[in-house]
Parts: sequence; structure tokens; C-alpha cells
Amino acid sequence: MDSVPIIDVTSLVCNEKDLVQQEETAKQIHNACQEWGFFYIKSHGISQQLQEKLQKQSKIFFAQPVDEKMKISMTNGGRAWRGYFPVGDELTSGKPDQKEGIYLGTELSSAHPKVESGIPLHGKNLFPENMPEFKNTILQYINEMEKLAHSLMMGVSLSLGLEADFFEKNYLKEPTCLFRIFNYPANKNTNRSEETWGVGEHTDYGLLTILLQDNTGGLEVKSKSYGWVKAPPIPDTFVCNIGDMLDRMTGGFYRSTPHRVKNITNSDRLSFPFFFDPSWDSNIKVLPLPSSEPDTNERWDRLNVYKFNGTYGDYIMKKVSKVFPDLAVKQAVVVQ
Ligand SMILES: O=C(O)CCC(=O)C(=O)O
Ligand SMILES: [Fe+2]
Repeated sequence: MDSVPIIDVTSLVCNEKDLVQQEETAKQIHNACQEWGFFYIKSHGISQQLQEKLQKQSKIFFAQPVDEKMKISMTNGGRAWRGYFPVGDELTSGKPDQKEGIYLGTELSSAHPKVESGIPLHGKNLFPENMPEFKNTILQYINEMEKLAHSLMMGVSLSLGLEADFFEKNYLKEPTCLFRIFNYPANKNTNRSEETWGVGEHTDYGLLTILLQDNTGGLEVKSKSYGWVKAPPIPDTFVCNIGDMLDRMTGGFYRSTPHRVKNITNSDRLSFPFFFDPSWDSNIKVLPLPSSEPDTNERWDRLNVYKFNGTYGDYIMKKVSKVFPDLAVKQAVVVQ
């Protein structure tokens, strides 16, 4: 098969347990993660109405003048790294991406122990005051994505021959949930050369990403067997992909696959990645798996993920500080 597989995840999300069907779904996840590191999910249980509401309000938000959007600028987000960034502010491999966006995550009050102790990427979201419905929709969406992600990680556990709650017990007591809303401007609105990307080639950092994309298209996945392959929008599905931590834990058995985006159409493209990552202070350990074969090809970031030892917090801070170097300096995060 030369396209990203589609997996029906009913058995993972529904309340009635069908162990036989769960094993079957786990087998499909296993094959997809080994071959692609990517898969589409269908029958996921997230309502179309919620997805449409989110898209509609995001469109309204991005259509506003930059001054209005900058009222929730990331520079006001402090160590939580939340808020809006304009086109060109986010870098991939040192190059500005052709996208604007909002960084969001689990809503934590300033009294939360992690916020009180100054742990980065944790805290309050910045919501536009002129769009109260947007806030409710985002919070509801994050909540539903988190539940879905727990169910999918049960499938990933089973797919590796582990207890269904392996990740739950060891890495997901307090998952790091990051949510982003991106707008990739229409081709006609940018003076871009061939080399510019909506987001350049990269891998995701954590365990599992669940992506909602609008109808525009533009996402590409670097497959093992077929080179760069398109991952177009498919109605009623989300795109899922695994991140560096699962690659590290499985010793390369499951790969965090490079991907990139270019919007070549004459309309803006909206996308909504939800990143489901290990608890901040969980120590990333290699799993006892039968046949692990680390990837020896040079990675997009020239790092060797198989040499990484430490907590998820250690890993992501190095990454995020490269993505927004100016902000990292303001937040006193060392850029390496
Ligand atoms: O916009 C997309 O389709 C993908 C975005 C992405 O890969 C990311 O934010 O990590
Ligand atoms: Fe990504």
C-alpha cells in the first residue's frame, strides 16, 4: 500500500470491551507505526459539530487584523508559552515557517503546583477577549482530544505486546497536552520562494499527535518505502503520528516519521494538531522489545534520539527553545 493506512478505532473508544477487536486494531496500529509512523483514524467519536465550530471560530480569529491578534501575543504568555505568533516567528531548522498560530494546552491556574514552581509550558491559556465562544470550544476540544488520546495509547500499548495500561501507568499520569491552531496563508498572500515551507521537515517530540486539518491539503509524510507521500484530508478522520519519545522508547521499532506542509492553494489552510506527550518529569526508558533496529540515517535535526536520556521535560525544552529563540531568551531558557 502506497498511502497512509486508515484504521477504525471503534474498539478502543467505545465503552463495551471487545478484546478480540481490540487486538485486531492493535495489529493494524503495529503495522502502521512500523511502516509509516502515521495513520488515519476513523470512528473516533469526536463530533463533527465540535470540529466545525472550532474551524469556524479559528477562521474568524485569523481573519482579524494582526494588531487585534497580537493582543494575545505569546510574548505575554510567560513561561507557559501560550498565545498567538505571527507569520514568520516560528522556526523549523532555523528557517521561518509560513504560518501563524496559537499555542494552547491544558488550562492550569496559577495555584497549580507545576505553575507555582515555574515549570515551563504549563499555565493559563491566552484567549481573545472578544470571542468568548472560541474559549469554550477550545477547552471542550482539548478535553475530548485528551480522552481520545488515552484510548489510542491503550491501542499503542497493545500493539507493542504490553499491558493495555502500560503507558497510562508509566508515562501518562499527568500527560503534557499541547494544542496548536495554525493558519497557513494562501499562496497568493505570500512572496515565497521555492524553499519556503508552511512548516519544514520535522518530527514531533512526544508520544502521539492527533491532527485535524481542513479541506485544503498540503501535508506530506516521508515514508520508508515510497519517499514523500501526501496525507490529504479524508472526511471524518484525523491524522495520527508518533513522536520522538515513542521512537526512543521502542529503540526505533516505531519511527517518528518526518513530515512537512506547504499550502500551494489560493485559500488559507487551517490545521489543529493536538500533541499528547509524557508527563513532564517522567524518565524516558527504553522498552524491552524483541527486535529494535535504530535508524542510522541522519535526522532532520542531526540529533541522535537513541542517545537521549532524561525526562520528557528535558527533551522538549531543548526543542521549543530552538523553535522560538527570541522567546527562549526572554524566558531565560538556554538555546543549544
Ligand atoms: O499543519 C499540519 O498539518 C501539521 C503540523 C505539524 O506537523 C506540527 O505542528 O507538528
Ligand atoms: Fe508535526
